[in-house]
Amino acid sequence: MNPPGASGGGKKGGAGVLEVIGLTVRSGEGRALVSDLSFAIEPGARLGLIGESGSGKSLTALAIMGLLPAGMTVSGSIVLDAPGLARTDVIGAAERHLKGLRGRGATVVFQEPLTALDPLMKIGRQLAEPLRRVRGLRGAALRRAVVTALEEVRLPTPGRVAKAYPHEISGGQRQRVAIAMALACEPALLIADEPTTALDVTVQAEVLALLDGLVTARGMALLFISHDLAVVSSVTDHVIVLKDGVAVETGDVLDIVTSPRHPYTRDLVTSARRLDSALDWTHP
Ligand SMILES: Nc1ncnc2c1ncn2[C@@H]1O[C@H](COP(=O)(O)OP(=O)(O)OP(=O)(O)O)[C@@H](O)[C@H]1O
Repeated sequence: MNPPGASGGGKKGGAGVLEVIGLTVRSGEGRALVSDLSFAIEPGARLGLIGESGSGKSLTALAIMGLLPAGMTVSGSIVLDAPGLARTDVIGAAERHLKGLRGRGATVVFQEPLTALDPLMKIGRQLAEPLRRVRGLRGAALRRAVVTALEEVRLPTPGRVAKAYPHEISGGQRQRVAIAMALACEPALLIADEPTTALDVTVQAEVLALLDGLVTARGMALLFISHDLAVVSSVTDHVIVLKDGVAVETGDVLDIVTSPRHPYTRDLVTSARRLDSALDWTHP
C-alpha cells in the first residue's frame, strides 16, 4: 500500500510536485540504463531511491534536472509542477525554460559539495547569487540574508565562512554551504544525491539531521538518493529499490526493511544489518 505523499506507481493527474512516468534512459549505444521508471512525489513528501553503484540513481536525478550527459536518449515523461511556475514536462522542454525551473522548481545537493561550489569565489558571494536572482535582494538586505542562510545550516561562524574560499573550510562545512545554496532558491523539490556519503560518520549524522529538519521546516518535497539503506530509512517514508535501472521493489520504508520481497532488497537489508552489528561490536 502506498502512503499519501510518495508513490512508486506513477499516479496520473495528482497534485504531485514531481510525476515521473515510464522514464527510460539509454546510452549512446542504446543500452537501457534506466528502464520504465514511474513514481510521484507530493508537496512535503519524501521518497528514497536506493540501489548499488551503477543502478541508475544519479541518471534519474540528472534526467529530472534536464541535465543528462550528451549522447544519452530519454523517453517517458517527467512533469515538474512547482508553485508559481508553469507545469512542465522536462523531457523535450527547451533549455531556456529548464534554466528557469532549476533552483525554484527542483534543485540537487550532490555527494561532493565542490561540484556545486566555485573554488575561486568566496562563499558569501556564491550564496548571494541565488538570493539576489530568486529573492531579488540587494545591499544590506542581501548581506543579512547570506548570514541568515549560513546560520540556518548551523555554521557556527557565518561571518567567517562568508569570507572564506571553499577550500578553507571542512568537508562537512562545505556540504552545509551547498545545502544553504540549494535552499536559497526555495525549491519545491530537493534532490539529495548521496549528500552525506563523502563525509565522516559523525559529520554524516549531523548533516543528515540538519537536512531532515530543514526539509520539514520548509515543507519541501524530497527525493533522497543513496546506496545506504540505513541512511535512506532514517529520512524517507517510502522507497524505490533500483537494480540495473529497473525498480524491483517499492513501498513503505518500514515494510521494505522488515519484510523485503525481492531477493535484491533482501540482500540490501542483510548487508545493512551485518554492518550494523559489526558497528555494535566495534563500538559497544
Ligand atoms: N556519461 C555516461 N556515459 C555512459 N554511461 C554512463 C554515463 N553515466 C553513467 N553511465 C552508466 O549508467 C549506469 C547508471 O549510472 P548512475 O551514475 O546513474 O548509477 P548510480 O546508481 O548513481 O551509481 P553511483 O552510486 O555509483 O553514483 C551505469 O552503468 C553507468 O556506468
